[in-house]
Amino acid sequence: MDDLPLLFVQIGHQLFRRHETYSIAIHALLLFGAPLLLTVGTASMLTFGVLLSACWTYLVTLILSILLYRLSHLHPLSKYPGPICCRASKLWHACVVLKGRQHEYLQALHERYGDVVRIGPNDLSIRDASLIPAILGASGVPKGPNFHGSMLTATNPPMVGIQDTRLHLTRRRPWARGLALSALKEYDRLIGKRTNQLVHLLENGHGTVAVLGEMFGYFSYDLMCDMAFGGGAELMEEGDPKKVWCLLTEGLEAGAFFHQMDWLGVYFGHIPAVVKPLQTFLMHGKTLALERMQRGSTRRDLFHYLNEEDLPEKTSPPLQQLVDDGILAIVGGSDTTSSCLTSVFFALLTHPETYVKLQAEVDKYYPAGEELCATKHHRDMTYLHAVINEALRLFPPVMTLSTRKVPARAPGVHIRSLYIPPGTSISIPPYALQRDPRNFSFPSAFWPERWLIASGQIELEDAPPPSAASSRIFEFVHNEVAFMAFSHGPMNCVGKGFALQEIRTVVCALLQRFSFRLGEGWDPREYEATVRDYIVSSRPALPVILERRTSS
Ligand code: HEM
Repeated sequence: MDDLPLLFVQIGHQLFRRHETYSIAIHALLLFGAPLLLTVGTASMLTFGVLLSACWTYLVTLILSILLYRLSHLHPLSKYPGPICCRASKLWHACVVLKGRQHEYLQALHERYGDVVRIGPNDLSIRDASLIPAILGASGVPKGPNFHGSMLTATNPPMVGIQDTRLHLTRRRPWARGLALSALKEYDRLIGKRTNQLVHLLENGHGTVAVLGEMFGYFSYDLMCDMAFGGGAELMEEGDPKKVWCLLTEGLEAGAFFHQMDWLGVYFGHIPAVVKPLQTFLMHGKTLALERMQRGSTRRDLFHYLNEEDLPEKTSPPLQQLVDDGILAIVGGSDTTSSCLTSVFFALLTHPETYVKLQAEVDKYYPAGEELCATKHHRDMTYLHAVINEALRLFPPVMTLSTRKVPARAPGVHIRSLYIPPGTSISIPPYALQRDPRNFSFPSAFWPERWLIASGQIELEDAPPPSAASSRIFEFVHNEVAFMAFSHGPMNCVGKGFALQEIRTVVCALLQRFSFRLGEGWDPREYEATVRDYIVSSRPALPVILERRTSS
C-alpha cells in the first residue's frame, strides 16, 4: 500500500513518455487525476489542504522521476553527449533560443561535444554533413512537431510543419505548382514593379543615409503580399503604421521559443493576451487571406495555386489551411530574402575587391539603358551567383532550422553507426555546418571565388585567396552537401527559385543605379554581433550612403 503513490507516479511518467498529446484535459488528468484518486481512496479525512498536499507531493515526485530517468543510463539517448541542463529539460534550450544566439550556441556545443550532441531530453543536433542525405533525403525522417508550437495550434499546422510525410507531400503539390519555373515567369512582373519602386525610393534619398536592412524588409514584405495574396501591403510607401513588420519580428521571437516547447505554445494559444504580437500577426495573415478570397482570382498569385484555382475540378481547401499557408509564404519568404539581401550588401561593402568585380559584371550585362529588371542575363552572371551563395553560406537566413522527428510509435532509425530511437527530434544547423572547416576552407571568410573554383570555372591558382589566408598553399575543401541554406531533399525550401530570382533582380538593379558605401561611424563588427536567430534570422539595420551613378 505504501508503494501505491510511487506506482501511480511511474504509471503517470510512462503514459507521458509514450503517448504524446496536446490535450489539456489529458495532461490535467495525468497530473491531478492520479493524486486526487489516490487521496480520495486512502485519506481518512478529506480537506482542501490534504488534496493540495497530495497533488504537490505527486507532482514533485513525478518531476524527480522524469529528471532521474532523463539523466540516467536508462534513457535511449544516454550515450550521446550534451550539457546536463539540456539533457534534463528542453526549457534550457528554449531559453537560449530567446536570446537569439542559438546558432552560436549550437556551434559551440558541437565544437565541445562532437558532431552529435544531445540538446534536449529527446533532441539531437547533428553536424555531420555525410548524414544529411539519409536524414533529409527522400526516405529520410519526417518533420518535427515544432510548428504546432510556433503557430500556437494543436491541429492543422502550416505545410512546413506537417509531420505525416505523405500528407506533407500532398500539401506541397500546389506550392510546387505555384513556384515552378513556369509560374515564376508570372512573378517577374511583380518583382520588377517592386524593384522599380525600391529604386525610386532610394533615388529620393540620394546622398543621405539609407537603412538598407529596413528597406529590404519592407520591400520583401510588400512583394510577398503581392505574390502570395495579390497585394495587401504598402510598407515601402506608407511605412509601418500598423506595425505589421514589428509584429512579425516580435512574433517570431515568441514563435522561436515555442518552436522548442511545442506543447507550451499550444497551451499559450488558449491565452491570446500572453502572446499578443504573435496572435496579432496571425490575425493579420487571416485578414489578408479573407480579403484575397473576397477579391477572387484576378491574376495567378500563389493563392491561385494554394486555393487550387488552377484545377477547377478540385474544391477549395478549408479557409484555415489557406490562412496558415498564406502566413507561411509571408514569413518564409519575406524575412529570409531581406536577410540575404542585407548580407549580400554588407559583404560587398566590407570586401571592396568583391564589390568591384561584381560591379563590373553588372555593368557588362546591365549597361546604362538596359532594362533594370530583365532576368534574361541572370543565367550568365556567374560571379553574381557566387556572391549570393557565399552570403547564404556565411550568413544563412535560416541558421538552425530543418527539424525532423522519428515518430514515437515508429521503429528507430539506423544511419551507419548512429541509432536514433523513436521519439527523437533531430536538428541540422546550417550555420554550424557551413562554418565547419571540414566542409569549407577558410569557413569564416567571405570568399565568393570558392564557388567558381568548385564548379571548375576558375583554377585555384588563379583565384586570389581570402584575406584570412596566411599562405597560398592550402587544401581546397568545398563540400556542397553541407550547403544547407535552402535545406535538402523533398521537404526543402520550395521557394528557392523565387527567392533567388528576387535577390538577383534587386542586386543587379541597385548596383546598376547606385554606388554604396557604409554609413559613417557604423562599426561593421556590429553586423554579426547583432544578428538574432528567431527561426529566421533578423539582420542589423545596415546604414549606407548611396549615390546615383552618373552612367546609369
Ligand atoms: C533566401 C531566401 C530563403 C531561404 C534561405 C529559405 C530557407 C528555407 C529553409 C531552410 C527551409 C526549411 C526546409 C526544411 O524543413 O528542411 C524552408 C522551407 C520553406 N520555405 Fe524557404 N527560404 C527562402 C525563401 C523562401 C521564399 C521566397 C518562399 C516562398 C515563396 C519560401 C517558402 C518556403 C516554404 C513554403 C517552406 C516549407 C517547405 C516544406 O516544408 O516542404 N521560402 N526555407
